[in-house]
Amino acid sequence: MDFFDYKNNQLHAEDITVKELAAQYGTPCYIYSRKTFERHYLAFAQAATNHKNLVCYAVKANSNIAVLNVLARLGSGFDIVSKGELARVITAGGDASKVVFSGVAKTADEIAFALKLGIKCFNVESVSELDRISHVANELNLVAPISIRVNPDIDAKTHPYISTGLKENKFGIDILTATSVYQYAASLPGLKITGVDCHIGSQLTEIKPFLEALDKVLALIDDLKANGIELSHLDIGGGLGVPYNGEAPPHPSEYVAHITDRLTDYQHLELIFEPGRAIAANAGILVTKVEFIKQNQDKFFAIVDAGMNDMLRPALYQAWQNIVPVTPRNDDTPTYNFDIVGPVCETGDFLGKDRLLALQQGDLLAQRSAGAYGFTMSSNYNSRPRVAEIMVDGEQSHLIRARETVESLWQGEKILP
Ligand SMILES: Cc1ncc(COP(=O)(O)O)c(C=O)c1O
Ligand SMILES: N[C@@H](CCCC[NH3+])C(=O)O
Repeated sequence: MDFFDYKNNQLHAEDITVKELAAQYGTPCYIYSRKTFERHYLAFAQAATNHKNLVCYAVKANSNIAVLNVLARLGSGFDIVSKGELARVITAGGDASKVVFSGVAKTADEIAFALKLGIKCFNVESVSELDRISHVANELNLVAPISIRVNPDIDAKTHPYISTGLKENKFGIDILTATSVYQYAASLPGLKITGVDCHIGSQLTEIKPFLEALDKVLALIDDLKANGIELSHLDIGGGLGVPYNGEAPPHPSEYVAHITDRLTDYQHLELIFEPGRAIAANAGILVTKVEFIKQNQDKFFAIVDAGMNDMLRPALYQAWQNIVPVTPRNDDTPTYNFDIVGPVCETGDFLGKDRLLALQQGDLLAQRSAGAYGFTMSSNYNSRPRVAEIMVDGEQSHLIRARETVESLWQGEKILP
């Protein structure tokens, strides 16, 4: 069941037409479906029936407080990468004891904040970070639960900018040196070794790289055990892809089954997942209005009111996301091959290229699969206020983040005396 679908020639978000939502809230706007978030979260949470596990939703994918709250109410844990994300989780009613803290550059202030809140684990990405966490924990007279994020040097076969498990990527600690790093961690005061972590990249559409990485991590776990270091959890990261353009990634239940199948000899290890995109992407759309139609010789442009500052993925990763009319035309409007471009002064400012559509000025378009890494990567470039976010819940809609005002853009700036 898709909660963004056509009924009577109108694109719906759950039980409301997107046209009505656009009229009420204006464009551009992000529209999310609560039911879709819940269904996607449960697809992970209910998958591993025979293995103790925890789903830690990756907050970076979509960090709106209402989204985090919907997931927290279902019992979700959270994967965070900054003090800001952790503060959001707490504000949204999330449970600190189900939070794992990833990221290569945690500051002393961020570590102290997380330690005082009692998070589940720090996923440590360097030896210097171990020293820093140990130091902060000692100063606070607290014990920091840690796992080492290992870099297994596995090709995730994804866009190079979102591959994280190769030795040339900045993430994690070389798995070949991991045992000695664990031994070093065991020698430091204020640390409690609890797990191991591995996240090799995002938008993976095949199971194979996940399993190759898992095999290397399991070999490390065996080696650690032989050296007297026992772990209590295994964090396999996130990264499961979504079908943006005909890709066929495994369903979360299939993905989880492949992993748990390998863990029959490791029943004592709690399994942690950190999915972001697979939960959020198809729970959201970006709605935009055609401001102008323009033709340069044989090239057609639909200039829309959403730009790369609102949705960066096409510009940054040459990402393809489907763009559909909110109310498909059934009149005699001709169909052309349009580039759907935004208002920003950059040639890379496009939502999609070469889209066969019948369009007129004023028409509404929806970019699909926009619930992950859409609003969270938006910016104020060109002094454009960030757009509204709306959550649909059955027949009801809620403004969960108001559109920014132009005046809010220079808050904190000061003219010299
Ligand atoms: C450490 C970590 N965990 C989880 C995720 C979530 O990834 P995805 O949205 O692909 O599931 C990311 C992003 O790639 C990440 O860096
Ligand atoms: N921002 C990326 C995903 C990055 C994942 C974070 N490690 C995207 O939009 O596809």
